[in-house]
Amino acid sequence: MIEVRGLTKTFGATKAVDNLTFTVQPGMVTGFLGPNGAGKSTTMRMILGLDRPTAGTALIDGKPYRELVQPLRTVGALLDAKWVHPNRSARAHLQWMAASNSLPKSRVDEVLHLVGLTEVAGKKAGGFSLGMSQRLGLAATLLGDPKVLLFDEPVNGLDPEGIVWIRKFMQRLAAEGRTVLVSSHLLSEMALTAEHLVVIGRGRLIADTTVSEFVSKSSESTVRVRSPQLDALRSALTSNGLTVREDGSDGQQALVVVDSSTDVIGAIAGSQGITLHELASQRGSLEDAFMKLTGDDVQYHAESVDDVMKGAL
Ligand SMILES: Nc1ncnc2c1ncn2[C@@H]1O[C@H](COP(=O)(O)OP(=O)(O)OP(=O)(O)O)[C@@H](O)[C@H]1O
Repeated sequence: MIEVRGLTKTFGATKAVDNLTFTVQPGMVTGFLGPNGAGKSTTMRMILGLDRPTAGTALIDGKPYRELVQPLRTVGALLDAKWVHPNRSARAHLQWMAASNSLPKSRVDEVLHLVGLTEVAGKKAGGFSLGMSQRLGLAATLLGDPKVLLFDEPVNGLDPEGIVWIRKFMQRLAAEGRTVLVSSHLLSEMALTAEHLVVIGRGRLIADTTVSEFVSKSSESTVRVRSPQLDALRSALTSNGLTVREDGSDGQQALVVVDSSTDVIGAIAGSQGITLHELASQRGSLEDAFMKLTGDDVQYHAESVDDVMKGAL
């Protein structure tokens, strides 16, 4: 279990992490979600004792990282996969890690097998693809068979096959009863990977909830409706107190009704004898929902991109 209480980190004038409190439970994948610069990496670094908190605490199984007797047997972390010695083989890299942490040498071949790298174990890690490097990084985190695992953006830059592999692997680790915290800036990816979500923006906690609750609460539910009697339909809906928007996004004139249901709209149209050609409920995309929720907390807004572009022209 990971317990974060009132965790705060300032770098000069920047409050990277602002009074964060949350708990990560074992037995499920917890997604640590936030836009770029939200403070995910800084939080993870503090949990791992790599950065000192300005205030607050981060405990792993009840202790701060620095008080763990055998850290690699308690917690494994994958922060940056490309830090291996390029001329060392995958096996030699892991053997060096095992030896320097008093872990049995026999564990090296076990973890290589777990991540599917047995066949390339003798090859130089410097020539590995990003996907293979990520697997080697995973193997290293598993050397001490830790109960707690932290992964910082583990699927960044991977091809779809690599993403699915990592996702399933993390789910398997959680199913074994481990505590798994994985950071990402993509809600769509987390929706497929995690069961629970801790969402942050500008260092502050935005949500601590199940994935399904976050998705259903945050995404707008609307109904799209088309009719050859659009004007009559619009006035029937608005006179029943519904909020209606025009929608011609796919070249067909339609109405979008906010916070209603197909049942209600169908009944209103029916009572007025209005013909419908389409009546469909729709949900906003996950990323739309996420952007809406973290909108005020996104550090780099579109405007700043425009400014950069102006500067470049
Ligand atoms: N060592 C540092 N010195 C100064 N500022 C820092 C340092 N580390 C992080 N920051 C700042 O703290 C804020 C949070 O950064 P952090 O890397 O934790 O965010 P993140 O959510 O992990 O984002 P990303 O996905 O882009 O890495 C940012 O404003 C960043 O510029």
